[in-house]
Amino acid sequence: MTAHIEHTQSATPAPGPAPRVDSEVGPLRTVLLHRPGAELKRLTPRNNDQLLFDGVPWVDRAQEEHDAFAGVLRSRGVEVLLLGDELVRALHDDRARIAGVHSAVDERRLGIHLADALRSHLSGLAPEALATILTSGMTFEELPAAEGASLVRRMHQPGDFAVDPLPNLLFTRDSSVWVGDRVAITSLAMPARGRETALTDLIYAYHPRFAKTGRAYGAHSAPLEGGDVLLLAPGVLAIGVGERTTPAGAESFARSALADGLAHTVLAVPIAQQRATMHLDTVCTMVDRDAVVMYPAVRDNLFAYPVRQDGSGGVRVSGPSPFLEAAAEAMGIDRLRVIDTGLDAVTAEREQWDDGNNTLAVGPGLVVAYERNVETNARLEEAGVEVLRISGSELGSGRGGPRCMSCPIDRAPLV
Ligand SMILES: NC(=[NH2+])NCCC[C@H](N)C(=O)O
Repeated sequence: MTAHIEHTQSATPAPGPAPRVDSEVGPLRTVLLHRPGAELKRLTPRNNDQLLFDGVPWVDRAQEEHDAFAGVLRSRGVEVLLLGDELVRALHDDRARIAGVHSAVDERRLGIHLADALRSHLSGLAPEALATILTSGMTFEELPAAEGASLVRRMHQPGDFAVDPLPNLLFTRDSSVWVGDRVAITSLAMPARGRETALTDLIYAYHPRFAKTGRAYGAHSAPLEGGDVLLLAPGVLAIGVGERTTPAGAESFARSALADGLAHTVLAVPIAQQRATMHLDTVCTMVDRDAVVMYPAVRDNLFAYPVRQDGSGGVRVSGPSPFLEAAAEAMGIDRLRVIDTGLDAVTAEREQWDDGNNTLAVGPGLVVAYERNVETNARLEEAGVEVLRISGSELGSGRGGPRCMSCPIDRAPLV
């Protein structure tokens, strides 16, 4: 588990309005994406399951698809930040380089001797070269020529990883999440993704653009992933609890968001603990102020435990109640519309698997979606939602759609 970088908030307010995210659908102004790179080239049929990909993507095509995704967002006036570039920028700070090197070198794997040699090698690298290793890892074969003999090195296969690659960095949704004007560094559940948050942590700590950004959630270690966090309305959060976010993660996040005044209600929503529904956003995303697109198979059996402050410093848990009712009540609306995809069970299951329910709202009633989910997209359009289609034949092999691949940093308020 990575220790969070201690972050001291400056008393001086940032010039201009600070970025903030209060909803899922407020007009998107700034978003963090990650253009996939050499880390995807590390995937093989032997390691793809462990690295959470369902196949071996064609990397050049994945990059083209991602460039098109970023292009669609830019064409709608969204500022796109790329994690790789922002990482390099942050690594210009010596403290960021120390934190990055510390996170990448695993003494349990390398032993003290080789770990020391690798640390001193990485510490001497320029920000660009270090960023490449932090994201795409390093094999034993690629290690610099070490002083003296290393049994560890001799006994490993040349292609074994001395530093693991992070192919799931593509899914920026999961490794940090903004609530109001604060950012929470999450705690990722799967071993293949654990180190991603060391990178988001150092970006938000040392990138000059984020020097004034406060933190939410603090140094909690209970698993919480951004794909499980939905900002249903200002002050109303839903948190999926399933394969990734645990009950402890949901409770810690709820307590800290309520105590910090970032929310008045947090809905903890149990979801099936399986790969197809690894996050709440694989079955439900918001497409308008009062509307969601939802996998029909869960529509009537999702429920929620509403968590609120009890008025004396603690929290009160109520429910369980049907999710759609609990959400509407917390949001202060009569009902939360569900775009009825009206699909037969097999088509619905296929399109859910291909992230049909995982849309990214660019504004109310305007979403980015994978083009392959023909039926779901048609139903969204029939319901009056504008759909910006992108192709995801290669991107989708990591099992994530437009919402998973984006971390909103700034959205205009809903009026
Ligand atoms: N927010 C999301 N649904 N993210 C999808 C993440 C996919 C990634 N391969 C994983 O298994 O972790």
